[in-house]
Amino acid sequence: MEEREGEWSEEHTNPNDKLVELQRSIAELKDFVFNSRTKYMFPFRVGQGYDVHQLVEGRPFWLGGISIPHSHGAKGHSDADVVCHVMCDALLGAANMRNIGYHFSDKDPQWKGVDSKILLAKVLEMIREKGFQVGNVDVTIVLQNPKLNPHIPEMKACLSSVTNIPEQDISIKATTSEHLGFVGREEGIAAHCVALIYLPNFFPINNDH
Ligand SMILES: Nc1ccn([C@@H]2O[C@H](COP(=O)(O)O)[C@@H](O)[C@H]2O)c(=O)n1
Ligand SMILES: C[C@@]1(CO)OP(=O)(O)OP(=O)(O)OC[C@H]1O
Repeated sequence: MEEREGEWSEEHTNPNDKLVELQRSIAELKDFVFNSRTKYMFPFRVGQGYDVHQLVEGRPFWLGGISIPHSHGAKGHSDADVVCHVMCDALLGAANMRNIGYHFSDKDPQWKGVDSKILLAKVLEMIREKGFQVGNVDVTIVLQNPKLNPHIPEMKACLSSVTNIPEQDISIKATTSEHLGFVGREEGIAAHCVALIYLPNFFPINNDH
């Protein structure tokens, strides 16, 4: 058929039709993204943990998986290692899997005096079973005394071997509370942790920690 100026032959697409087709594709794409978002978890997830333990004279002071030489130690149903506890809570929180006390009750005699590294290893097993891998964790310990900086490399090495998270992805820091509050009066210790976990199957990378 002869094509005249201003008209469209059957082999050509009218630009308006093309626009309608593109708009339909964009709407379908938006629907797909929205449905995926509600069907699947967002592949990067953050969690936060906070814990406090009383300090009492004569108890071993377990912190970050190691024993700290000190006159006082943290009191608890377990060995009261706040660093392990906040890491558990941050990782469980990121995976939306409740918290340490939900999985390991302080009323359960099987956890009496337990080494908290065992609880941490179990938490890692639980989140890895759900397909998550750990990006990084960042812990802040709030303690008036003793100074912890000299012990931090050993804590990191210990926690890395317990969790199989590379040391470069485990950050541990300490601060005092400038003699204020229960920490300042040396009655207790507090710790905070944030953790980032992710679903590796979403990404074409090979990273198995
Ligand atoms: N238990 C602690 C507390 C603090 N540190 C280190 O000392 C620095 C100063 O503490 P501030 O509370 O005055 O900020 C702090 O940044 C830590 O490096 C420590 O090692 N152990
Ligand atoms: C670790 C657990 C369990 O032994 O006991 P605690 O050592 O008392 O620690 P806490 O952070 O108070 O609570 C978590 C408990 O599940």
